[in-house]
Amino acid sequence: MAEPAKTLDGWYVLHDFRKMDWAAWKQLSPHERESIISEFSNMISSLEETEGNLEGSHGLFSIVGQKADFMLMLLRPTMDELHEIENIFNKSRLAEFTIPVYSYVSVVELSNYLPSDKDPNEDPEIQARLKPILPKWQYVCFYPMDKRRDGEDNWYMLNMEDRQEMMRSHGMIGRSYAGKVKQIISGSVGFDDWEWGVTLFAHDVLQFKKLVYEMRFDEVSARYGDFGSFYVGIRMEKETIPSFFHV
Ligand code: VOV
Repeated sequence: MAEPAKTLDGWYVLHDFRKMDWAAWKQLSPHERESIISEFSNMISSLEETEGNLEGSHGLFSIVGQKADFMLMLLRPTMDELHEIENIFNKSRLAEFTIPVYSYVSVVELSNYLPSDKDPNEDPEIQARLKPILPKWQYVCFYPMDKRRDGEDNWYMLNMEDRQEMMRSHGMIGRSYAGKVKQIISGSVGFDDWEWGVTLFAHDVLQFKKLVYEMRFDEVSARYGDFGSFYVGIRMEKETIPSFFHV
């Protein structure tokens, strides 16, 4: 048997994608809409408070294209807390005007493919990567992926050294995008339909295409990567919530 990579696991993650039922939303009086938006803004304020205390993080994004209208990305120390917030939102009045279209459950993950002599429990940099406060960058890109298990191309039957070598090359491409793209890799084996969620952040949306395209030629992606649907979105500040929902 090939040796499994050891993983460090951090905060749990929920990506929650919703469409708006704009037709029903338009039926409401401006006063009703205003009060619903204010309930939703208060919910976001409470998430901001948690983030301020470094007890979790979140991001709200409007999604481009027909797959969804907006996405709330939530990170918490336990899956129970994620689920609690999910339920609070589902019972809110805004949720009555949303249609759930996709969700993804995972946990922030770091693996031991690249050598490190640091004690992960003590090292502040590793801790910050396991419990990330989401960057307030303008664009987000999310997609799920697997490592292939198909005949000769089976990632899970490769020995550790070969996998390490490929991950080293992967890391080098990634590092060349420092300052342009930030990644959060979250593991979802046993939690959701794919093996990892990939969440990327950028100031310039085109950098997603450049990075993902470049990685397609790298062996670990070219030979062993299988990908789900891609979602791309634009960051929403609390202040822009009313204009997003304005009809
Ligand atoms: C922004 C750039 C960037 C950077 C710097 C980066 C670096 C690294 C390093 C150093 C490591 C290994 C150690 C660890 O930290 O786990 C990883 C790990 C991983 N990556 Fe990555 N990755 C990036 C970006 C990046 C992208 C764009 C993708 C999607 C691939 C594509 O083709 O679309 C990806 C995937 C992954 C995955 C699925 C894993 C886990 C693999 C496993 O088998 O366990 N990743 N990644």
